[in-house]
Amino acid sequence: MTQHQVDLAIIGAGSGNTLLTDYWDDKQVAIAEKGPFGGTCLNVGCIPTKMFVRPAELARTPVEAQRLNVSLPEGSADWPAIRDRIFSRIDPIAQNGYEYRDQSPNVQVIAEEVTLDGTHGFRTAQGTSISAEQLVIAAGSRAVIPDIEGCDLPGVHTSDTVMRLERLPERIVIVGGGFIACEFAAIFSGLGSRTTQLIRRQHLMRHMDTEIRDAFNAEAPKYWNVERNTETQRITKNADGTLEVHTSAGTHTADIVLVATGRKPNTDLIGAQQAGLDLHQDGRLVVDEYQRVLRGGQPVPGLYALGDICSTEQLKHVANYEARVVAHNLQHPHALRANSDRAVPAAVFTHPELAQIGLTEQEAVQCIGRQNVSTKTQMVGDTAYGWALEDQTGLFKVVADRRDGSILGAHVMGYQASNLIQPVVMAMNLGIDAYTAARGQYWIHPALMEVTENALLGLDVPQGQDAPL
Ligand SMILES: Cc1cc2nc3c(=O)[nH]c(=O)nc-3n(C[C@H](O)[C@H](O)[C@H](O)COP(=O)(O)OP(=O)(O)OC[C@H]3O[C@@H](n4cnc5c(N)ncnc54)[C@H](O)[C@@H]3O)c2cc1C
Ligand SMILES: NC(=O)c1ccc[n+]([C@@H]2O[C@H](COP(=O)([O-])OP(=O)(O)OC[C@H]3O[C@@H](n4cnc5c(N)ncnc54)[C@H](O)[C@@H]3O)[C@@H](O)[C@H]2O)c1
Repeated sequence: MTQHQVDLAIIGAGSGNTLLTDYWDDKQVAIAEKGPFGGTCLNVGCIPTKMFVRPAELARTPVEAQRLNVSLPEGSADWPAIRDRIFSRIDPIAQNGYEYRDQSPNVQVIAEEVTLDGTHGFRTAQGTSISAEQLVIAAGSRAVIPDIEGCDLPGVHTSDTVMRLERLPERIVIVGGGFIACEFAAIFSGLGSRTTQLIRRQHLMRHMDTEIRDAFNAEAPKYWNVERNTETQRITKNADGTLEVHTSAGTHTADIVLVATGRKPNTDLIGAQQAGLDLHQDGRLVVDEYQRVLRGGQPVPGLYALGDICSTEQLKHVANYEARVVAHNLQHPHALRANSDRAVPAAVFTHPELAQIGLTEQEAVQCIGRQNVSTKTQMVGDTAYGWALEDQTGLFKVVADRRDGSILGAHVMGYQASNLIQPVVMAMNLGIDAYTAARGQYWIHPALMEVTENALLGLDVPQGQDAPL
C-alpha cells in the first residue's frame, strides 16, 4: 500500500482536467483517470461525432444540389479513411494530455479506476491510496445498456465503439429516439447505410417544443426509416453473422445495432453510496449551488463535483462551466461563487439540425398563462438567405413574455440551427428583451441570421419608450 497526501485530488480527466490552472503549480495534485485523457467529449462524444457529421452532410449534397440545378456525382463515403482521419487527430490529443500531466512534477497521474475512500480520498485496486485537502469528483457518465436480450452480442454497439467500426455497415438498426440516436441516424444514413431507428413512442426528440418536434418528425423519415411505437424485444445472430432485431412490430436484419438509450452517472463506479454521499433517484450526486457534494443533506467542505456525474444536463458546455465554478471555489474557499441559473442551450447535430434554449411554448403557457405568452415562428424560407437556399422546412420559433418582452425560449430546426440560436442565448443570458435584441444592433443583410432577427421582430411585445429604432 502506497499512501500520498495531496492538496487537490480529482477523479476524471474530462472537464476535471481543466481545473489545473497555474494556481496549482506549486501544490501537490493527484488526478485519476481510468480511460483516455479528455474524457467522453474528446474521445467518444462531441468531437468525433461532429467530425462524422460533416462528411455525412457532404455525402448527402448531390440530392440537395439537384434542387438548385447543380448535378454532382453521387457521394460515396470512404469509411476507413474518414474514421482514421478522425481518430488520428483525436488519439494523439488524448495521449499528449496524459503525458503533459504525467510529466508535470507536482501532478501524480493515476491511470486506474479508483473508488472513494471516505470523502477526501480515493484508492486503487493496486493499493495506491490518496488523501486530499480538497477532492473533486468529475467521473462522468456511461451508456445505459437496455435490458434487451442479445445486447451483449458482437455487433451490438454503443456510441463508445460504433465510430471505430471496421467498415460502414450496409444496414444499421438504432434503438432510441434521443440525442445520440438521432445524431447517429443522420450520420449513418448520410454516409450511405440503410438506417432504421426504433422508438418506443410516437416521437423522436419527444421533449422538444412540439412544433419543432413535429417538424423534425416529419423530416427525419425522408432520410432514414423511423419505426414508431415499437418495443425492441431481443436481438439474435443469424448463421451469416448478421443480426436480427425482433420488435413488437416484426423483425429487422442488420449488420450492426447501435443502442442509444440514455447515459447514467458513474456514481456506482466510484462507490459514492458506500462513502455516504447523497444521491438523486437517477444516481447523480447531489450538489449545492457551489457544486459542493452533500452528505446527509449537508455540504461536505472541500468536496466538489461537476459535469455528468451531478448535472441534470449532460452537456459539455455545462460540465466546463461547472468546472470554472469549482476552480474558483477550490481557490477561494471563503468566497465561494454560486452556479448560475441561466438557461442552458443545446443542439442536436442531426439532419436537419435542431437547437433549443429555455421554455417550450407549452412550458411557458403553464408558467405564466396563455394570455401572457407571445410566440413567433419564422420560416427560414421566408427570409432572403432562406430564399437563396430554397429552404422549405427550416423554422425558428421564439417564445417571450408578452408583458415585458423578456425572451423565455427559442427552438430551431434547420441548416445551422446551432449557430442561429446563439444571439437569443446571448440575449437571454444577458437579460436583453426581444425588441432590443432585434433592433439594438445591425444584422448583416442578407445573411441567414436574419431568420433570428425576424423571429424576434415578429413577437407581440412592448418596444419601450427609449427603444432603438
Ligand atoms: C456520443 C456523444 C456525443 C455527445 N455530443 C455532445 C455535444 O455535441 N455537445 C455537448 O455539449 N455534449 C455532448 N455530449 C455529452 C458530453 O460529452 C458530456 O456531457 C461531457 O463530456 C461530460 O463531461 P464530464 O467531465 O462530466 O465527464 P467525462 O468527460 O465522461 O469524464 C469523466 C472521466 O472520468 C473517468 N472515470 C470515471 N470513473 C472513474 C473511476 N472510478 N476512476 C478513474 N476514472 C474514472 C472516465 O474514464 C472519464 O474519462 C455527447 C456525449 C456522447 C456520449
Ligand atoms: N449534441 C449534443 O449536445 C449531444 C449529443 C449526444 C449526447 N448528448 C448528451 O448525452 C445524453 C445521452 O444521450 P442519449 O441519446 O443516450 O439519451 P437521451 O436521453 O437523449 O435519449 C434516450 C432515448 O432512449 C430511449 N430509451 C430509453 N430506454 C429504452 C429502452 N429500453 N428501449 C428503447 N428505447 C429506450 C428514450 O425513450 C430516449 O428516446 C443526452 O441526454 C445529452 O445530454 C448531447
